[in-house]
Amino acid sequence: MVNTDRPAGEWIGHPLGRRSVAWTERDAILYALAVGARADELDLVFEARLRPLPTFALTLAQWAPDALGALRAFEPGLALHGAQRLEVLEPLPARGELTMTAEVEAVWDKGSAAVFDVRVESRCFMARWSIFAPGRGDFGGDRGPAASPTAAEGDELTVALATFPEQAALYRLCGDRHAIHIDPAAARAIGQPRPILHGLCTLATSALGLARALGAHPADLRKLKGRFTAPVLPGDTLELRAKTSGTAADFTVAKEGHTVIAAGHALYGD
Ligand SMILES: C/C=C/C(=O)SCCNC(=O)CCNC(=O)[C@H](O)C(C)(C)COP(=O)(O)OP(=O)(O)OC[C@H]1O[C@@H](n2cnc3c(N)ncnc32)[C@H](O)[C@@H]1OP(=O)(O)O
Repeated sequence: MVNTDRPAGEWIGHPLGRRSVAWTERDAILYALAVGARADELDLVFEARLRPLPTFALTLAQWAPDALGALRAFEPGLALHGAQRLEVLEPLPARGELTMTAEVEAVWDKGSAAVFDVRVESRCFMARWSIFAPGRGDFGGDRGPAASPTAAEGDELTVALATFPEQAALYRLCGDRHAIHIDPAAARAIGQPRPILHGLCTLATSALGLARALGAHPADLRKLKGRFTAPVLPGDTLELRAKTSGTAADFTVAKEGHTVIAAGHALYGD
């Protein structure tokens, strides 16, 4: 049951604590395979050369939005991942341990829903989850900034992105075990025909495909953001359209002509 004694707006500024999470090469390689790395991308899948994908950090930080759900700020079984931002400060080592702190940065009142922004900080990255929580709006709060425009006209790059049927079953082993990604009954409860792909898996698959198309190293990702506008099912074929400038790109991702990621942006450096 949701913590109805506490209106959604009262979670603003709520500290979610500090946590240290450790990982090994095996975790980083499993993650890379789950987001579509190929066996010949040795920097991503071979421990002797390993450069963890920066988006792997988001699995290390998944405890933070989960902690807010565990506090019943919203109903975890109904909430959807609405949007994500990642800023890389330092590369992740192939194995290590990272201490992170997290708080509820903002809560937006969307009427029928609330959007909870959870911010996670560490020496290697800053990340922000926006969790769309149906039934938690109408608390008299601010609606928040309007959605940023999607990629400008004049697409320069189109990339086909293949997802695969077992992808959500594999990705969940990397740290996000919400039932909607594996249990048909849980997926039906949110109106989906079968378990859906994790938004972060779709976003990371997009960042990997985009890096390949730009000729950038995927481990050189510096910034990434995107807004999840419709669910993706494992096995869907997606199309990424980007307007690029050097190693920066504004992008959208679509499934059969319907946008599934809007307002995407990625920047790769070295
Ligand atoms: C634990 C889960 C983990 C996961 O990985 S879940 C899988 C990944 N996520 C998804 O598949 C979600 C896909 N997105 C959707 O299905 C829909 O998209 C939503 C259900 C999230 C929202 O759709 P709708 O209910 O039709 O809302 P609206 O009428 O489009 O917008 C109502 C207000 O909510 C804001 N909003 C809509 N989508 C998002 C979003 N994705 N992130 C943040 N805010 C959002 C809008 O802007 C607007 O507010 P304004 O009127 O003030 O503009």
